[in-house]
Amino acid sequence: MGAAVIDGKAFADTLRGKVGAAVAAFREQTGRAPGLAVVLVGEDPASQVYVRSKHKATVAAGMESFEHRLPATAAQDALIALVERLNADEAVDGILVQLPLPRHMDEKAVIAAIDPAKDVDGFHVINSGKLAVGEEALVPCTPLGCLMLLKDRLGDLSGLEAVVIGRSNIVGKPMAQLLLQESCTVTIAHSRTRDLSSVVRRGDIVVAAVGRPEMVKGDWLKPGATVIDVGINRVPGEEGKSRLVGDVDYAGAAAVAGAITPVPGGVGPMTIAVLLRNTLVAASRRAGLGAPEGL
Ligand SMILES: Nc1nc(=O)c2c([nH]1)NC[C@@H]1CN(c3ccc(C(=O)N[C@@H](CCC(=O)O)C(=O)O)cc3)C=[N+]21
Ligand SMILES: [Mg+2]
Repeated sequence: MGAAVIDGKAFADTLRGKVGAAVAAFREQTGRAPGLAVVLVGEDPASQVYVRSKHKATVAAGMESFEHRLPATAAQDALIALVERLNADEAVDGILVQLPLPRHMDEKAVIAAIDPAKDVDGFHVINSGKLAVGEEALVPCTPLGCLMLLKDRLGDLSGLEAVVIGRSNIVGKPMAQLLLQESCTVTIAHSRTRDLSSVVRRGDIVVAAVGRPEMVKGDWLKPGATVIDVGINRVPGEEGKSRLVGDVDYAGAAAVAGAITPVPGGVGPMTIAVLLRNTLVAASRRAGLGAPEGL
């Protein structure tokens, strides 16, 4: 086990502290708290846990948290009407509609209804377009959190080979855009990639976001590579309990990599910390204060 462990939990705690201080300054300047609205449709137990931890983190950072719940049977029009009310609500700076949505809803149509200035997930096409052309955007939380960990670990990323495994709009594609902006040579690999292990072995940086438990093996890696594991897979553990594993075979990878994020305690906590950061950024821009410094 030669690899350094990248402590995402500790980094996220520090970031949350910085956001909290910036929130206090925002409140001084504007006389109000930044507000985050989270919308949960249905009763998926995992989603309920995430929404609860987002609520707690939002309040702990000194922001206002507005929770809205709709039944799984709600009509898409009712959800879009709620989003439009939140768009018009001056107390709401950020809107997050928890995904996945029930099957009868069109996620694209719902995301398109969110005011891009309040789109703290960075999922609206206006924000993905701005990211792609290098304009100031709200950037998806998970890939931005991964980039923060990489820059903290490696400093300047310029010229490094980065392999992103996974091409989702939520992680893989925005991750590739961010790494390209840092002047990495970026490869996006996915389920149809031929000879995936040889592609992965090019990576000085490997970001795994495939959603397949422990798929990336240690002997796929270039020795010394920095490995960011975005996967959060619940698999059967001992005594009928479940345990969380990433998309990377941790023990195998840790023997070869230079540094690696654990699961849990790696990327997951960063996602929530960056959500708070994005909410503060959205609030500052909406209040005409410009971007907060050092975040
Ligand atoms: N519109 C939307 N935005 C999201 O950002 C979004 C979403 N929908 N749907 C679900 C996924 C998942 N997600 C996580 C956030 C934090 C952890 C996290 O904090 N994980 C901890 C603990 C996990 C545990 O113990 O269950 C860890 O990895 O250490 C994980 C996953 C945000 N998501
Ligand atoms: Mg994929």
